[in-house]
Amino acid sequence: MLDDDADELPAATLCHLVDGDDDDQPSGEDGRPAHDETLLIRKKRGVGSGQWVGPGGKVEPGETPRQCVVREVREEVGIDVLDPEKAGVFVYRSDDWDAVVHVFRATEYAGTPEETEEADPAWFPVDDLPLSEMWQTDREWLPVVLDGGTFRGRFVYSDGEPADVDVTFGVDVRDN
Ligand SMILES: COc1nc(N)nc2c1ncn2[C@H]1C[C@H](O)[C@@H](COP(=O)(O)OP(=O)(O)OP(=O)(O)O)O1
Repeated sequence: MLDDDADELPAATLCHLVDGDDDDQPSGEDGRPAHDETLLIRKKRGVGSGQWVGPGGKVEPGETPRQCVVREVREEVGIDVLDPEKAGVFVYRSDDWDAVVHVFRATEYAGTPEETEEADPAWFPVDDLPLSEMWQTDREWLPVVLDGGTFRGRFVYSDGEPADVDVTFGVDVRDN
């Protein structure tokens, strides 16, 4: 499923945080969403800027994807993700950048998401995502990840549009 040279590609991460405190309070009154919402960012710069995406970024030398996703979420929205769990991995190929992207799901965090110079965060109901303002291929796998599933994929983009999409669900993605 992943390309033969996936291990040689630059690595990046995404975090999909799911929260819901089940106390029937409207979203925001206690600083936490009411039921099954996920944190997205309106990205201000970098790959995918202007779109709604999960927080994340490029893995730095000497860093594991899990260490990267914790650092990137802290840098982008000022919270500490406590339980990132690998939920997927995909190869992204485009006209100007190729990468292997490690996707994490998390449910525990400390702090309150805040706007930074990199990102503007907002909570969305998991069944009402802003899909028209997200990467087109997110609609293939994000609902599955938010529901606790796993996937492996290969997404080739040309001129900003998906040109070749291949996804497998229910795979073992445990590693780093
Ligand atoms: C289909 O392809 C993609 N889909 C989604 N949902 N996200 C993607 C895709 N390809 C790349 N990404 C994500 C993965 C990373 O979170 C970012 C790329 O990293 P970024 O440019 O944000 O890197 P930083 O280290 O944060 O930024 P600087 O380079 O500005 O330091 O895109």
